[in-house]
Amino acid sequence: MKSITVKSRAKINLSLDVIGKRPDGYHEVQMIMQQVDLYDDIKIIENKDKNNIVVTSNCEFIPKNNTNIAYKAAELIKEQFNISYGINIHIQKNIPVAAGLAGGSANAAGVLKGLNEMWKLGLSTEELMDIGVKIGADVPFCILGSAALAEGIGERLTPLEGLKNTWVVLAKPSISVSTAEVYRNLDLDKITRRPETYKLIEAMKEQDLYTLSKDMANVLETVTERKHAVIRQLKSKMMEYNALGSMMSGSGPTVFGIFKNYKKAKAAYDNLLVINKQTYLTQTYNE
Ligand SMILES: C[C@@](CO)(OP(=O)(O)O)[C@H](O)COP(=O)(O)OP(=O)(O)OC[C@H]1O[C@@H](n2ccc(N)nc2=O)[C@H](O)[C@@H]1O
Ligand SMILES: Nc1ncnc2c1ncn2[C@@H]1O[C@H](COP(=O)(O)OP(=O)(O)O)[C@@H](O)[C@H]1O
Repeated sequence: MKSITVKSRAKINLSLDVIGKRPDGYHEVQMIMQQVDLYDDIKIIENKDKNNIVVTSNCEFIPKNNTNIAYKAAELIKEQFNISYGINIHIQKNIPVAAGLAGGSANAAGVLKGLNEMWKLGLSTEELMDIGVKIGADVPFCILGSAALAEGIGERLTPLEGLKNTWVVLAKPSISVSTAEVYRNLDLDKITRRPETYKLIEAMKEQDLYTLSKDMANVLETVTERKHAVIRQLKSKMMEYNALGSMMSGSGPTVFGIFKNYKKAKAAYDNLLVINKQTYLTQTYNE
Protein backbone atom coordinates (compact mmCIF):
# COMPACT_ATOMS: atom_id res chain seq x y z
CA MET A 1 0.00 0.00 0.00
CA LYS A 2 1.38 3.36 -1.01
CA SER A 3 1.66 6.16 1.54
CA ILE A 4 3.27 9.57 1.88
CA THR A 5 3.76 12.15 4.61
CA VAL A 6 3.90 15.88 3.98
CA LYS A 7 4.35 18.97 6.09
CA SER A 8 1.87 21.76 5.44
CA ARG A 9 3.09 25.12 6.64
CA ALA A 10 1.23 28.23 7.81
CA LYS A 11 1.63 31.68 6.26
CA ILE A 12 1.56 35.22 7.54
CA ASN A 13 0.65 38.29 5.50
CA LEU A 14 3.41 40.88 5.78
CA SER A 15 1.08 43.25 3.93
CA LEU A 16 -2.50 43.09 2.75
CA ASP A 17 -4.10 45.67 0.49
CA VAL A 18 -7.51 45.45 -1.12
CA ILE A 19 -7.67 47.14 -4.50
CA GLY A 20 -11.32 46.62 -5.37
CA LYS A 21 -14.34 44.38 -5.38
CA ARG A 22 -15.18 42.04 -8.24
CA PRO A 23 -18.71 41.38 -9.51
CA ASP A 24 -18.57 37.84 -8.04
CA GLY A 25 -18.07 39.28 -4.54
CA TYR A 26 -14.38 38.38 -4.29
CA HIS A 27 -11.84 41.16 -3.72
CA GLU A 28 -8.80 42.09 -5.78
CA VAL A 29 -5.88 42.04 -3.40
CA GLN A 30 -2.19 42.81 -3.27
CA MET A 31 -0.45 41.01 -0.45
CA ILE A 32 2.97 39.88 0.62
CA MET A 33 2.84 36.31 1.87
CA GLN A 34 5.53 34.58 3.86
CA GLN A 35 5.57 30.99 5.03
CA VAL A 36 6.52 30.23 8.62
CA ASP A 37 7.79 26.99 10.09
CA LEU A 38 4.62 26.13 11.99
CA TYR A 39 3.15 23.09 10.26
CA ASP A 40 0.57 20.33 10.28
CA ASP A 41 1.73 16.79 9.48
CA ILE A 42 -0.37 15.06 6.86
CA LYS A 43 -0.21 11.32 6.29
CA ILE A 44 -1.89 9.96 3.18
CA ILE A 45 -2.40 6.19 2.84
CA GLU A 46 -3.78 4.57 -0.29
CA ASN A 47 -6.57 2.03 0.22
CA LYS A 48 -6.99 -0.15 -2.86
CA ASP A 49 -9.94 -2.03 -1.35
CA LYS A 50 -12.20 1.02 -1.23
CA ASN A 51 -13.04 4.06 -3.34
CA ASN A 52 -13.64 6.59 -0.58
CA ILE A 53 -11.84 9.46 1.13
CA VAL A 54 -11.53 9.26 4.91
CA VAL A 55 -10.26 12.25 6.89
CA THR A 56 -9.14 11.88 10.48
CA SER A 57 -7.44 14.40 12.74
CA ASN A 58 -6.31 15.00 16.30
CA CYS A 59 -8.22 18.30 16.08
CA GLU A 60 -11.88 18.40 17.03
CA PHE A 61 -12.47 21.80 15.39
CA ILE A 62 -12.11 20.76 11.75
CA PRO A 63 -14.77 18.94 9.74
CA LYS A 64 -13.99 15.32 8.78
CA ASN A 65 -16.51 15.10 5.93
CA ASN A 66 -16.43 16.45 2.37
CA THR A 67 -16.38 20.04 3.65
CA ASN A 68 -12.80 19.54 4.86
CA ILE A 69 -10.74 21.29 2.24
CA ALA A 70 -8.11 18.54 2.28
CA TYR A 71 -10.95 16.16 1.34
CA LYS A 72 -11.93 18.49 -1.52
CA ALA A 73 -8.34 18.50 -2.78
CA ALA A 74 -8.26 14.68 -2.84
CA GLU A 75 -11.66 14.55 -4.54
CA LEU A 76 -10.53 16.89 -7.34
CA ILE A 77 -7.42 14.79 -8.03
CA LYS A 78 -9.35 11.51 -7.99
CA GLU A 79 -11.92 12.94 -10.41
CA GLN A 80 -9.42 14.52 -12.79
CA PHE A 81 -7.35 11.33 -13.07
CA ASN A 82 -10.25 8.90 -12.76
CA ILE A 83 -8.60 7.12 -9.84
CA SER A 84 -10.80 4.60 -8.11
CA TYR A 85 -8.55 3.83 -5.13
CA GLY A 86 -9.55 5.13 -1.73
CA ILE A 87 -7.35 7.20 0.54
CA ASN A 88 -7.09 7.89 4.24
CA ILE A 89 -5.84 11.34 5.17
CA HIS A 90 -4.71 11.97 8.72
CA ILE A 91 -4.11 15.59 9.68
CA GLN A 92 -2.01 16.18 12.76
CA LYS A 93 -3.04 19.79 13.47
CA ASN A 94 -0.59 22.18 15.02
CA ILE A 95 -1.69 25.33 13.16
CA PRO A 96 -4.60 27.01 14.95
CA VAL A 97 -7.89 26.80 13.04
CA ALA A 98 -9.66 29.80 11.48
CA ALA A 99 -6.72 31.94 12.49
CA GLY A 100 -5.65 33.90 9.41
CA LEU A 101 -2.72 31.51 8.99
CA ALA A 102 -4.18 29.50 6.07
CA GLY A 103 -4.02 26.21 7.95
CA GLY A 104 -6.82 24.66 5.87
CA SER A 105 -5.39 25.97 2.60
CA ALA A 106 -2.00 24.55 3.54
CA ASN A 107 -3.61 21.13 4.17
CA ALA A 108 -5.28 21.24 0.75
CA ALA A 109 -1.97 22.20 -0.87
CA GLY A 110 -0.22 19.38 1.00
CA VAL A 111 -2.75 16.83 -0.24
CA LEU A 112 -2.45 18.05 -3.86
CA LYS A 113 1.34 17.89 -3.73
CA GLY A 114 1.35 14.62 -1.82
CA LEU A 115 -1.00 12.81 -4.21
CA ASN A 116 0.90 14.18 -7.22
CA GLU A 117 4.02 12.57 -5.81
CA MET A 118 2.48 9.36 -4.45
CA TRP A 119 0.60 8.57 -7.64
CA LYS A 120 3.30 10.01 -9.95
CA LEU A 121 0.78 12.21 -11.78
CA GLY A 122 3.40 14.52 -13.27
CA LEU A 123 1.52 17.75 -12.53
CA SER A 124 3.67 20.89 -12.65
CA THR A 125 3.55 23.49 -9.88
CA GLU A 126 1.43 25.73 -12.17
CA GLU A 127 -1.01 22.89 -12.85
CA LEU A 128 -1.28 22.14 -9.14
CA MET A 129 -1.93 25.85 -8.47
CA ASP A 130 -4.70 25.88 -11.11
CA ILE A 131 -6.42 23.04 -9.27
CA GLY A 132 -5.69 24.73 -5.93
CA VAL A 133 -7.49 27.97 -6.71
CA LYS A 134 -10.72 26.02 -7.23
CA ILE A 135 -10.49 25.13 -3.53
CA GLY A 136 -9.55 28.51 -2.08
CA ALA A 137 -7.76 31.78 -2.86
CA ASP A 138 -4.80 31.02 -0.56
CA VAL A 139 -4.19 27.47 -1.82
CA PRO A 140 -1.94 28.42 -4.80
CA PHE A 141 0.43 30.28 -2.47
CA CYS A 142 0.55 27.31 -0.12
CA ILE A 143 1.58 25.17 -3.12
CA LEU A 144 4.28 27.61 -4.21
CA GLY A 145 5.55 28.24 -0.67
CA SER A 146 8.37 30.49 0.64
CA ALA A 147 7.45 34.14 -0.01
CA ALA A 148 5.44 35.77 -2.79
CA LEU A 149 3.51 38.80 -3.90
CA ALA A 150 -0.09 37.64 -4.35
CA GLU A 151 -2.44 39.53 -6.64
CA GLY A 152 -5.79 38.87 -8.30
CA ILE A 153 -7.83 37.14 -5.60
CA GLY A 154 -4.54 35.88 -4.18
CA GLU A 155 -3.79 33.33 -6.90
CA ARG A 156 -1.53 35.43 -9.17
CA LEU A 157 1.87 34.94 -7.63
CA THR A 158 5.29 36.47 -8.06
CA PRO A 159 7.98 34.75 -5.98
CA LEU A 160 9.85 37.10 -3.64
CA GLU A 161 13.04 36.86 -1.70
CA GLY A 162 11.74 35.74 1.67
CA LEU A 163 12.81 36.90 5.10
CA LYS A 164 15.66 34.61 6.08
CA ASN A 165 15.42 32.81 9.45
CA THR A 166 13.51 35.66 11.03
CA TRP A 167 12.04 34.99 14.46
CA VAL A 168 8.29 35.39 14.65
CA VAL A 169 5.87 35.04 17.56
CA LEU A 170 2.25 34.20 16.75
CA ALA A 171 -0.59 34.85 19.18
CA LYS A 172 -4.04 33.51 18.31
CA PRO A 173 -6.68 34.87 20.68
CA SER A 174 -9.56 32.54 21.54
CA ILE A 175 -12.08 34.16 19.23
CA SER A 176 -13.29 33.06 15.81
CA VAL A 177 -13.27 35.17 12.70
CA SER A 178 -14.93 34.43 9.38
CA THR A 179 -12.84 35.50 6.37
CA ALA A 180 -15.99 36.06 4.28
CA GLU A 181 -17.49 38.30 6.95
CA VAL A 182 -14.33 40.38 7.33
CA TYR A 183 -14.20 41.04 3.56
CA ARG A 184 -17.93 41.80 3.59
CA ASN A 185 -17.51 44.38 6.35
CA LEU A 186 -14.62 46.15 4.65
CA ASP A 187 -15.55 49.62 3.42
CA LEU A 188 -13.04 50.46 0.69
CA ASP A 189 -13.73 54.20 1.03
CA LYS A 190 -12.82 54.17 4.70
CA ILE A 191 -9.33 52.68 4.44
CA THR A 192 -6.96 55.17 6.02
CA ARG A 193 -3.64 53.32 5.97
CA ARG A 194 -2.56 51.17 3.05
CA PRO A 195 0.74 49.34 2.68
CA GLU A 196 3.33 50.66 0.23
CA THR A 197 3.77 47.18 -1.20
CA TYR A 198 6.81 47.82 -3.43
CA LYS A 199 8.69 49.62 -0.66
CA LEU A 200 8.09 46.58 1.55
CA ILE A 201 9.34 44.23 -1.19
CA GLU A 202 12.56 46.31 -1.39
CA ALA A 203 12.94 46.03 2.39
CA MET A 204 12.55 42.26 2.13
CA LYS A 205 15.22 42.11 -0.57
CA GLU A 206 17.58 43.89 1.77
CA GLN A 207 16.45 41.84 4.78
CA ASP A 208 15.71 45.21 6.37
CA LEU A 209 13.52 44.11 9.27
CA TYR A 210 13.29 47.64 10.67
CA THR A 211 11.70 49.26 7.61
CA LEU A 212 9.49 46.25 7.03
CA SER A 213 8.27 46.14 10.62
CA LYS A 214 7.60 49.88 10.69
CA ASP A 215 5.79 50.12 7.36
CA MET A 216 3.82 46.87 7.11
CA ALA A 217 0.04 47.29 6.95
CA ASN A 218 -3.07 45.16 6.60
CA VAL A 219 -6.30 46.88 5.54
CA LEU A 220 -8.41 44.10 7.06
CA GLU A 221 -6.98 44.82 10.48
CA THR A 222 -9.37 47.66 11.33
CA VAL A 223 -12.40 45.54 10.39
CA THR A 224 -11.44 42.75 12.80
CA GLU A 225 -10.00 45.13 15.41
CA ARG A 226 -13.25 47.10 15.57
CA LYS A 227 -15.04 43.95 16.62
CA HIS A 228 -12.35 42.43 18.82
CA ALA A 229 -10.30 44.73 21.07
CA VAL A 230 -8.02 41.83 21.95
CA ILE A 231 -6.22 42.26 18.60
CA ARG A 232 -5.01 45.74 19.57
CA GLN A 233 -4.10 44.51 23.03
CA LEU A 234 -1.98 41.65 21.66
CA LYS A 235 -0.21 44.01 19.23
CA SER A 236 0.70 46.40 22.02
CA LYS A 237 1.89 43.48 24.18
CA MET A 238 4.13 42.30 21.29
CA MET A 239 5.64 45.81 21.11
CA GLU A 240 6.01 45.98 24.89
CA TYR A 241 7.95 42.71 24.65
CA ASN A 242 10.36 44.20 22.10
CA ALA A 243 8.91 43.21 18.75
CA LEU A 244 10.27 45.31 15.88
CA GLY A 245 6.72 45.40 14.55
CA SER A 246 3.41 43.65 15.08
CA MET A 247 0.35 43.16 12.89
CA MET A 248 -2.70 40.96 12.35
CA SER A 249 -2.27 38.19 9.76
CA GLY A 250 -4.85 37.91 6.96
CA SER A 251 -8.41 38.32 8.16
CA GLY A 252 -7.24 37.49 11.68
CA PRO A 253 -7.47 37.03 14.50
CA THR A 254 -3.82 35.90 14.86
CA VAL A 255 -1.37 38.68 15.68
CA PHE A 256 2.29 38.20 14.81
CA GLY A 257 5.40 39.98 16.02
CA ILE A 258 8.72 40.21 14.20
CA PHE A 259 11.85 40.01 16.37
CA LYS A 260 15.48 40.90 15.97
CA ASN A 261 16.78 37.62 17.35
CA TYR A 262 15.85 34.37 19.07
CA LYS A 263 16.50 35.68 22.58
CA LYS A 264 14.04 38.55 22.25
CA ALA A 265 11.45 36.37 20.52
CA LYS A 266 11.72 33.66 23.19
CA ALA A 267 11.30 36.21 26.00
CA ALA A 268 8.20 37.65 24.29
CA TYR A 269 6.85 34.14 23.69
CA ASP A 270 7.28 33.23 27.37
CA ASN A 271 5.48 36.40 28.47
CA LEU A 272 2.64 36.14 25.96
CA LEU A 273 2.02 32.49 26.76
CA VAL A 274 0.96 33.52 30.25
CA ILE A 275 -1.89 35.68 28.94
CA ASN A 276 -2.68 33.93 25.63
CA LYS A 277 -2.80 30.12 25.44
CA GLN A 278 -2.33 29.71 21.69
CA THR A 279 1.06 31.38 21.36
CA TYR A 280 3.79 30.02 19.08
CA LEU A 281 7.48 30.70 18.58
CA THR A 282 8.56 30.10 15.02
CA GLN A 283 10.75 31.30 12.16
CA THR A 284 10.11 32.36 8.61
CA TYR A 285 10.47 29.45 6.20
CA ASN A 286 11.88 29.46 2.67
CA GLU A 287 12.27 26.29 0.63
C1 LIG B 1 -7.58 36.96 4.03
C2 LIG B 1 -6.64 35.95 3.46
C3 LIG B 1 -5.27 36.61 3.25
O1 LIG B 1 -4.26 35.70 2.92
O2 LIG B 1 -6.36 34.82 4.27
P1 LIG B 1 -6.99 34.20 5.63
O3 LIG B 1 -7.24 35.24 6.63
O4 LIG B 1 -8.25 33.47 5.24
O5 LIG B 1 -5.92 33.23 6.10
C4 LIG B 1 -7.12 35.44 2.07
O6 LIG B 1 -7.38 36.53 1.21
C5 LIG B 1 -8.35 34.56 2.13
O7 LIG B 1 -8.11 33.43 1.38
P2 LIG B 1 -8.97 32.07 1.58
O8 LIG B 1 -9.23 31.85 3.03
O9 LIG B 1 -8.28 31.00 0.81
O10 LIG B 1 -10.30 32.50 0.89
P3 LIG B 1 -11.46 31.62 0.23
O11 LIG B 1 -11.68 30.39 1.04
O12 LIG B 1 -11.21 31.49 -1.24
O13 LIG B 1 -12.68 32.63 0.41
C6 LIG B 1 -13.39 32.81 1.62
C7 LIG B 1 -14.26 34.03 1.45
O14 LIG B 1 -13.46 35.22 1.58
C8 LIG B 1 -13.82 36.20 0.64
N1 LIG B 1 -12.67 36.56 -0.21
C9 LIG B 1 -11.57 35.73 -0.26
C10 LIG B 1 -10.47 36.10 -1.01
C11 LIG B 1 -10.52 37.31 -1.74
N2 LIG B 1 -9.49 37.71 -2.49
N3 LIG B 1 -11.62 38.10 -1.69
C12 LIG B 1 -12.70 37.74 -0.93
O15 LIG B 1 -13.68 38.47 -0.88
C13 LIG B 1 -14.99 35.63 -0.17
O16 LIG B 1 -16.17 36.12 0.42
C14 LIG B 1 -14.90 34.14 0.07
O17 LIG B 1 -16.16 33.53 0.06
N1 LIG C 1 -8.21 20.94 6.78
C1 LIG C 1 -8.74 21.99 7.42
N2 LIG C 1 -8.02 22.65 8.34
C2 LIG C 1 -8.53 23.73 8.96
N3 LIG C 1 -9.76 24.21 8.76
C3 LIG C 1 -10.53 23.59 7.86
C4 LIG C 1 -10.05 22.48 7.14
N4 LIG C 1 -11.02 22.10 6.30
C5 LIG C 1 -12.04 22.94 6.47
N5 LIG C 1 -11.78 23.84 7.42
C6 LIG C 1 -12.68 24.94 7.85
O1 LIG C 1 -12.19 26.13 7.24
C7 LIG C 1 -12.32 27.25 8.10
C8 LIG C 1 -11.08 28.15 7.97
O2 LIG C 1 -10.00 27.46 8.54
P1 LIG C 1 -8.46 27.87 8.31
O3 LIG C 1 -8.01 27.48 6.98
O4 LIG C 1 -7.70 27.30 9.47
O5 LIG C 1 -8.56 29.45 8.42
P2 LIG C 1 -7.63 30.62 7.97
O6 LIG C 1 -7.51 30.59 6.47
O7 LIG C 1 -8.30 31.85 8.46
O8 LIG C 1 -6.32 30.41 8.67
C9 LIG C 1 -12.56 26.71 9.49
O9 LIG C 1 -13.77 27.23 9.97
C10 LIG C 1 -12.63 25.19 9.35
O10 LIG C 1 -13.78 24.64 9.96
